[in-house]
This record gives sequence, structure tokens and C-alpha cells, in this order.
Amino acid sequence: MSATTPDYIEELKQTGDFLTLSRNNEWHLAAGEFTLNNGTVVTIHDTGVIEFQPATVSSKDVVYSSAVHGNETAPIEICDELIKQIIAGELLLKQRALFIFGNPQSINIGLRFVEENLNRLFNGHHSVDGVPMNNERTRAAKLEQYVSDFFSRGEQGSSRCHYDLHTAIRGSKNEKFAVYPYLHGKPWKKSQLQFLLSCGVNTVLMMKSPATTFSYYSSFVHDADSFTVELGQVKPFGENDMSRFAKTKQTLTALISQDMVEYPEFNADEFELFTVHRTINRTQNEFSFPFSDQAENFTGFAKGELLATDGDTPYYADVQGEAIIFPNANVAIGQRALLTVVPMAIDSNFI
Ligand SMILES: O=C(O)CCC(=O)N[C@@H](CCC(=O)O)C(=O)O
Ligand SMILES: [Zn+2]
Repeated sequence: MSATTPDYIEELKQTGDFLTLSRNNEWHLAAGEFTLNNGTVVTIHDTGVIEFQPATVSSKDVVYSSAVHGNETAPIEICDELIKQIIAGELLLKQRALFIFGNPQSINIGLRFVEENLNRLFNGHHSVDGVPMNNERTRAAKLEQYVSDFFSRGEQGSSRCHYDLHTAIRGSKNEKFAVYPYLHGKPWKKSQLQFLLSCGVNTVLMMKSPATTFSYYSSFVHDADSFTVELGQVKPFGENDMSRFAKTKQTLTALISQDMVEYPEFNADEFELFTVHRTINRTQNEFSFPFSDQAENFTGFAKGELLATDGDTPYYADVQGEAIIFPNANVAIGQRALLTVVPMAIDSNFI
């Protein structure tokens, strides 16, 4: 970090408005640091990347990211409010916390991404021989570095978690849901399901293979409890019914401001779990779905019904009730256009 104090620090202390500061500095912001009256050290690593180190010893290293897709505004509003409360001294932290607004320029243009989907570039996919770098590729590489650095400076033995907050493009039969990245055979944690339930998220999809997402990166590389969390449907700023996310905000707040959070006893009946049945990638220019843009995530199809057509290849539901998640015919060629899921039970793979 430079020895000089960046110009923006005084105003940030007054307003706490790190979101606007990040939006005004789309791809780069000089690093800076200051200390709150309660002893919390605030470190700005870059645009959209702000760390809070409480004065007391913490037992958790917590990452909250939003705006990995710039038009997914509800999570941005939640994180913006939390950051403002922390800087104002209204919320006293007990745990180290790193907040990330992933793609400030894409927030400004109100789109999912600028040139390339940031959430397809993690876990090293930002730097591929022969593929030119662009702002999103550079940003993915930097975000990995900030997360790495944050976790590496945590207390010995402290637990690591990362909640990457999104909203879905379509409506969803289950309004809020989480994606549990592939754990390479390690058990899923009931305590994490309890945390998600407390956020108002009772639906979880278990991935079966590695991914290029931010949550998979933190899970795989840093052994963090890490999730993509989908909070309702994409809406412009000001159009979100934030009362629908009150439990989420309360739970995210408690995690960083309490020494230890107790959740109610685990009850399998409270959850709807799904396992990914398959991923359908778009490989051809001609790619279509037989259902409308109004068809919601978790809509089930009868065995034998058409799910998608990729060029000349039709895909039919091959199990009764195969349900669609994230259908998007406009993805870049080679990328995931649809996930399908089937229900699963809680078994001995959960601890
Ligand atoms: O609604 C959609 O089509 C996409 C919403 C979204 O951005 N979802 C994430 C999920 C990441 C994961 O699979 O963990 C994404 O597509 O990047
Ligand atoms: Zn998203």
C-alpha cells in the first residue's frame, strides 16, 4: 500500500459510501486504510474490495461478494447497507470481513457483464494461453488474489466462509436458493444448511463437478464454506422489495458481528435439496428452448419432454420431474446454457 493517504479517505469516513466510490472508479482505486473509533481497521484494497479487521481476535474470516453480475442489485444493496453501518460505527464487528463488489463497471451499465461473464473466469480460467486478457479477466485474477491474501492473514485455525450473492435472471418456484460447489467427495455440512436456512434459503443444489465460479474457487482453493446464493429475481436498483431479504441481511449481520451464532436444531424436513442431473452447454449458434422466458427455475418436465435444442441436437428429459435451472440461450458458445436437477435426500454424506 502507498504511504500517502488517498484523497477519497476523508469522504469515505463521512459517508461510508464505498459503493459509489467503487462505481466512480470502475476498474482501479488506489489502496488506502483508516481506523474507526471502535478500533476496526478499514482497508481498501482496490475498487469494490474493502476489508474490516476488528480490534478483537476473530474466529472467522468471512467474504461477502456481490455484483459479480452488475445487474443483480438486491445483494449489492444489502452489502452497501452493511458497509455503511460498519463505517458509521453502528455495527461493531467481531469477525474479519471482506466485502467485494465484483464488477463496478457492469453495475454502471446495468448489465450482467461488460465483455465477458466474470463468473466463468475464476479458478485460473482468467488466464488461458492464446486468449487475450480483458478487464474482466484481469479483475478475476485480482479478486482471486485479494481473497487469497485475506484468508492467508486470518488467525490460525479460524474458519473460512464465502457467500457470493446473486439474483436469478428468471423467476424461481423456490425464490431463494444456493449452489453448493462440488466438494470432491468431502461431506456437505448441515451447519452450513442451517446458516442458509436462517438466511431464508431452504433450497440447495449440490454440484457434481468443478466450475469456473467464484464460490467454487474459494471452496476448492481455500477450503472455505462457500456458496453462490440466489436471492430472488434480477431487478433494477430501487425496485427490489428489500423486506424479502430481511432474514438474509439479519443473518449476514449476525455472522460478522457476533462471537458465535446459534442456529435451531437441524431438521431435514425444512430443506429442499437437489442434485445436478446434467449440464447442457450451448455449442452451436442455433440454440433454443421450447419454453417461454416466463418458465421459472425449478419447473419440472415429464420424462421424454423436449428441454433444449442445440443445433441439430435435441435434449429430452430423461427422468420424470427433471427440473430446469438457469436456462439462458444467450450465453457464449461453449458455456452452460442450462442445468437440470432432481430431488435428493439428506444421507450419510452430510455431517
Ligand atoms: O439466472 C441465471 O441464469 C443466472 C444467475 C447467476 O448468475 N447464477 C450464477 C450461478 C453460479 C453457480 O453455478 O454457482 C452464475 O450463473 O454464474
Ligand atoms: Zn449472478
